[in-house]
Amino acid sequence: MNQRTHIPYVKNGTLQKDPEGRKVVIEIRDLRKSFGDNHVLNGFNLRLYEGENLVIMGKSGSGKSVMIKCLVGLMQADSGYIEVLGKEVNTLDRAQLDTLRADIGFLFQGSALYDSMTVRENLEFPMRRHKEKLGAFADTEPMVLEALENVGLAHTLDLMPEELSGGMKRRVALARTLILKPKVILYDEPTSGLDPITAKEIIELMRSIQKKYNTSSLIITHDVDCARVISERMVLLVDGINYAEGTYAELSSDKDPKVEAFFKK
Ligand SMILES: Nc1ncnc2c1ncn2[C@@H]1O[C@H](COP(=O)(O)OP(=O)(O)OP(=O)(O)O)[C@@H](O)[C@H]1O
Repeated sequence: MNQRTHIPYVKNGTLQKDPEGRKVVIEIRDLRKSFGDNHVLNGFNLRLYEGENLVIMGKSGSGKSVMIKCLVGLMQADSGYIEVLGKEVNTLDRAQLDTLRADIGFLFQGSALYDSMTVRENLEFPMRRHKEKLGAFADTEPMVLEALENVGLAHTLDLMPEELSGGMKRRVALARTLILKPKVILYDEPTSGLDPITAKEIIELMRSIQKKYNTSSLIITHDVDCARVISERMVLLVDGINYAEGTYAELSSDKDPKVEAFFKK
């Protein structure tokens, strides 16, 4: 990954281009969304390239969740162009959106496991919902086990969520995301609420999954350490635009006060 040609550092809403011309898996152009006088997104641009780990940082209330909701068709933007895996999101009907979402893995803060189901049943749940993607399967166990092995938790197959630690629950939730073999994974604060050692384990897992499946990941985080370790590139969402984009090293040495504010401990 580090041998790739470097994508140039840009600022003030300009869109970065990959000199290697990698496939674009997500493209957002000039996204605008207001709630009355609250102008949240004011021409936000983003490109996520295939196999990339892209971190988005923004202060609380800066519009990260609004952007993600527009991206997956849960919220209608006022204007702008959104394309995910070659599909223009705003033109899709419900069934088409559902098919597209089967290729997008979500690991959200609130994506809790179902407490009344075993780990196995939790993982079978999305398989039943997206049968058309996975095709006919007589026995779910091999797929469930493969997903759990990816997160080092095959032995928890028949445990209940209450028998797992917080870090283990997060890993099972990641396995549940992986079971549909998503092309893109959206992570919302993947390390929040975890102690530093467990957070590091989750970050390592995210990296190994990205390598194994060449998934593209969009990672929303406030955790500067997580951003440093995992990001190939970062986008700072400030004033409703992609205010600055670059590597961790570039952004963390920028003297612009709005950029510097992110890296102050
Ligand atoms: N459905 C809604 N109706 C009205 N205002 C909304 C709605 N959803 C979001 N907002 C407003 O949009 C702004 C951005 O919210 P958003 O949840 O995207 O922030 P965020 O960057 O994800 O914050 P955090 O890091 O705290 O999760 C906030 O001012 C919020 O009040």
